[in-house]
Amino acid sequence: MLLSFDKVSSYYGATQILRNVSFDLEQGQCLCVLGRNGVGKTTIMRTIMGLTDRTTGSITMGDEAIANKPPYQRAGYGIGYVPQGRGILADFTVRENILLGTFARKDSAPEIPELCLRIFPYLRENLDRRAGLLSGGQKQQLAIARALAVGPQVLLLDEPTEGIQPNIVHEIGEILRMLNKELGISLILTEQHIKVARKLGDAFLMVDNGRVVARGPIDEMTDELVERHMTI
Ligand SMILES: Nc1ncnc2c1ncn2[C@@H]1O[C@H](COP(=O)(O)OP(=O)(O)OP(=O)(O)O)[C@@H](O)[C@H]1O
Repeated sequence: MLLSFDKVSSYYGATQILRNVSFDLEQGQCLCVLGRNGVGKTTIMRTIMGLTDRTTGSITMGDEAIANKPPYQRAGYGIGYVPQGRGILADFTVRENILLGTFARKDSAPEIPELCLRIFPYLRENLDRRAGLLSGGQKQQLAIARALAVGPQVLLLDEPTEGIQPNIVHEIGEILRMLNKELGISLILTEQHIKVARKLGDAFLMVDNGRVVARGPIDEMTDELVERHMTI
């Protein structure tokens, strides 16, 4: 197993957000985390990275228990994070934003990995451009490139298609599929577009009110489940 949660609870201050969440991510798998707004999907991602105030339960990456590791060490275990809203530094160049990802590497190679530029030709051609000038879709490419610069075994992507033009949603989906199916990088994806989830996902985790309410292979995610836990 690549990444596992065993009875994980997570808190902001005294407020409990995640309640006894357990799941396993297999090597090479794409796991889609689904649910309505505010149920705790982002908190699952932030808990993996150590960005909530307190967690209980166990989180393992490979053979390592990481629940007590500080956030800055977790990327070093092979976890790349594309946060909701992307977290691009607008006043930094494309090159500088990608290089930020390399700082988390255990080998701390201060070079942009070839892969990041190969899959995003626009970034290769605009390395010295100020990141704030990029479009939404280009910023999302940059956020994915920065996460890939970590050299991850697993990529966490929080709503990667949010706020992106419909024609680019497909493009981002194709890139994620390539990273997953061709390069074997495991993915944990939160997604509002159920179509994207069905296309990319191998397995799903349905979250409601901080708990896992359904799980299974993606083809067991019925319309009835989606209706019950995702429509308002
Ligand atoms: N920093 C914080 N401090 C306190 N409460 C928070 C914090 N961040 C989120 N919450 C609360 O935690 C709950 C879960 O939020 P979370 O962002 O994980 O949900 P989500 O499923 O990702 O929703 P969305 O799709 O809207 O991002 C919400 O009730 C939210 O108000």
